[in-house]
Formats: sequence, structure tokens, C-alpha cells
Amino acid sequence: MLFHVKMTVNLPLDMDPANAAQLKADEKALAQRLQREGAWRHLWRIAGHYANYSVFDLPSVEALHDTLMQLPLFPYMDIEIDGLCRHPSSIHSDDR
Ligand SMILES: O=C(O)C[C@H]1C=CC(=O)O1
Repeated sequence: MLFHVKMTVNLPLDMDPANAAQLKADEKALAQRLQREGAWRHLWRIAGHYANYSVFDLPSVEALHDTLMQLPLFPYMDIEIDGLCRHPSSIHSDDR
């Protein structure tokens, strides 16, 4: 199943910079592992915002929920999710 996910990060302004840097490094490591595994298909910065548009490929809504909850920055994110399905006018036969 494909999911379009918008993540907006809101780190507290008074967060210890070393703590913030560690969270971002841990987040990057997990994000890159999930991309290599094929679960995190797309990761795009939204220009001008500390936010991203992502596409996840996971077997269920529960798997998406569990994956998002593992993200180190999850406690500081606002997350919006839309489920995706094939558009009848799409010229692509697979889900890419
Ligand atoms: O920077 C972000 O958009 C938040 C998050 C998503 C991947 C990552 O490395 O950090």
C-alpha cells in the first residue's frame, strides 16, 4: 500500500542543540535505512519549511503507524496522511 505523508517538524526553540543534533542524526540514519529497504519510497523537502512530503510503501495502515512512531523526531512532528491508489488515467501499470 502506498501512503502520501506530510511531516512537519516543530522542535522546541529551547531544546538543547546537542539533543536536537542527535535526534536529527538518528532520524537520518533510520530514514536512510527505510529508503534502502524500499519502505520509504520518496522523501522531498518542502521548500522553505522544516517539513517533507514522503511516499511510504508498507503492507498496512498499522505498519505505517508503527513505522512513523519509531521515528526519533515523531514526538515533534505534525503528520498528515493520505492513502494512494492507482488513478484510472495513469499510464503506469505498476505502482511507481
Ligand atoms: O527533515 C525532515 O523532514 C524530518 C525527517 C524526515 C527524514 C529525516 O531525516 O528527517
